[in-house]
Amino acid sequence: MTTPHVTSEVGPLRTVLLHRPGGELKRLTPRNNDQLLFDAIPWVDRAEQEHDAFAAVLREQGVEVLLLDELLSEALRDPRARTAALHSGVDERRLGAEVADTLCSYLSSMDEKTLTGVLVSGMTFEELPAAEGQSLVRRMHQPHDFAIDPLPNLLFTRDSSVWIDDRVAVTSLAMPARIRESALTDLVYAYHPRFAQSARAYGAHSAPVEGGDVLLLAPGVVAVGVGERTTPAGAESLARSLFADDLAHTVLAVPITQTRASMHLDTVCTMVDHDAVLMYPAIRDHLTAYVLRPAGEGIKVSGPEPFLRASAEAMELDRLRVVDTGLDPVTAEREQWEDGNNTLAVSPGTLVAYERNVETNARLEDAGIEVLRISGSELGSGRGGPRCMSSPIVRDPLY
Ligand SMILES: NC(=[NH2+])NCCC[C@H](N)C(=O)O
Repeated sequence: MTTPHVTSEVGPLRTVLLHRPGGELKRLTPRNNDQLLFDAIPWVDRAEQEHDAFAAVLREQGVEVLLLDELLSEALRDPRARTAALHSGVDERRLGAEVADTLCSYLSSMDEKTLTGVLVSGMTFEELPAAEGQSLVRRMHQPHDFAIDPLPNLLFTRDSSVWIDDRVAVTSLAMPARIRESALTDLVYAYHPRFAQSARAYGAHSAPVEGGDVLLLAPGVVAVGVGERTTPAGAESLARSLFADDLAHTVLAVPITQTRASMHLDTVCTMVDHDAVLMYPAIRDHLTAYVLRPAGEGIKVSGPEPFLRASAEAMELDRLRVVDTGLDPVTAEREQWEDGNNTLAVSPGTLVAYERNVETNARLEDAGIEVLRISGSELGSGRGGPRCMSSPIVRDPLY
């Protein structure tokens, strides 16, 4: 077991956090999928198989795969974690005092594994334990309304925590459907014995920052997408805290279009080698970056400058190679939507990608990159690829 440490996007991956999807995906219906940020209703068994295959590819590469629900169950052995879990899961504003009380004592009686299942998959009103007396809340809610919301996007472990150097930042997620994911991830890092020694980055800030927007371009150089999820205030407070902890010397705040297709920076740009990115051609020449550097107690902001130039300069490279997918605009748009750009490097020049993005993968191979293909027909229905579905905990340093 190695100590958590991540200073790049591509250093040999040793330990990664995934979440094997399950019951929470079974909660998705055509009525709630938009709100729960899924574009289709996944075939759950197949999604699980696809996810197992993803984990198997990583293990074959020598990567230790940690599963969030297992860590959470183990963390819940600590009574403080249990209390915090109940606090985050039971919302008295929604349930009223009486149902909230009943639910709390019901959850308190559960073993760790069952409790984890409920925290992740949620609970409907009809699944609540029976109670004496009359409750208006129970009578007026529909049986399938959620008393505890399910967390189908927990699958995308990238977004709720980011290791930067030897510290973990538990992020502040922007969308209501995902806010509670941070609370669960926080329990793991606060109470699981494996992480007892870990220090935090970013602290208890509340301005939204999502891990899909954070790219560790090189040791000390962090790019942060600012768009639908991470806000300017989020990028600024992350930069401030990284500078204060001496975790970065440059932060690039990168404006991205506020659309579903480009919800995070990693939907349009990921690193594939220590000096190379895979980028969506439509934005390649337009992407810009504000350059943030520490200045005394404050921050100096310059730019915006072209993203590629600003990145190369901060990374001390002559230039950043771009894998030019060279696709016609329609194919590029289709493959970008299907997470063609959302690759996970397992070492410099070797990555995991969805097999369906045939053209992008072929171009990567032309550029000398090894592509380990996985199937993602069901996993992709939540709009996330291999990078979104993984949170690296240990990567070997690059140099
Ligand atoms: N890092 C990422 N690109 N994550 C993708 C998250 C997808 C998820 N359904 C959401 O909308 O939040």
